[in-house]
Amino acid sequence: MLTRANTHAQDDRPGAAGSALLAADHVSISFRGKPVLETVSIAVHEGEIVTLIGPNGAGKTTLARVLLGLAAPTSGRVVRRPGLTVGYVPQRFPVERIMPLSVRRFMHLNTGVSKGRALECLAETGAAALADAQMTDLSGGEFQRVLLARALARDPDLLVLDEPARAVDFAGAAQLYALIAAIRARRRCGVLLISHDLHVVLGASDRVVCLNRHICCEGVPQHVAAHPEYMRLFGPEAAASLGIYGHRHDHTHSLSGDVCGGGT
Ligand SMILES: Nc1ncnc2c1ncn2[C@@H]1O[C@H](COP(=O)(O)OP(=O)(O)OP(=O)(O)O)[C@@H](O)[C@H]1O
Repeated sequence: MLTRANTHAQDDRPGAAGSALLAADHVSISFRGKPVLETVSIAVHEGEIVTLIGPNGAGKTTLARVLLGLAAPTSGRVVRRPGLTVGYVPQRFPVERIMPLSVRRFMHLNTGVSKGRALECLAETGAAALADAQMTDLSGGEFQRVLLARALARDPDLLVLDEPARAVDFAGAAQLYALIAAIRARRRCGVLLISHDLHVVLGASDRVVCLNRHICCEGVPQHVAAHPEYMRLFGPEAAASLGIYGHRHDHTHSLSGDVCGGGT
């Protein structure tokens, strides 16, 4: 059954904030008076891949930044497990084009990671052969694998990956998500993914949260893919490759996220 995520803080099921690595509890944030997130609750647990989807400007990156403590919510709170180590790969990672910077050096830059550990993590993401390449020469997919290796070098309990398959073709995206799933299986870390690659990513996720300023729907991928709000946001073809699941929802809203009436 689909649930509204803002019931999480009160319930005691596995999705609840209490047992989470990291959780937002009724978080809202506005920028210059414009609401970007409204009473959003979300939790990520050990060993699960949670994927955040939603249209451009829905507040996905903002939610990740609030969860990571990089932006302060206007109201609500963020709860993190004590001692939690997070590996974060932001959506944009500018590399200075003028200064030469090898992958090997990039792995050590501000991380304190040993040479051996850096190479191990590059090997884990299939990027060992790139150690001596220049960062500016990498393809989109290679760049993402190096960023992932750098995040893994912290030995994180939780990976937060903001559009890791950006600038990667369809086959490359599928490989990247398979790699993320393999890393999760091996390390048992939690993963919070932000993605627009609906077809590929839904299949690779344990739980999908559809955000459009507030949480529209969430659940296992097949449930979300058949949700009226999901179809409204992404079109029925986005759900076509996944199982169809019928249920009712308590409201509808415009593409800007405003609640505008009774549900289906
Ligand atoms: N620091 C900020 N100051 C002002 N507005 C901001 C700030 N950060 C984000 N916003 C605004 O908040 C809204 C949500 O942005 P956000 O980047 O979280 O969306 P998103 O869902 O990640 O979008 P996309 O899919 O395009 O990456 C946007 O309208 C954006 O302009």
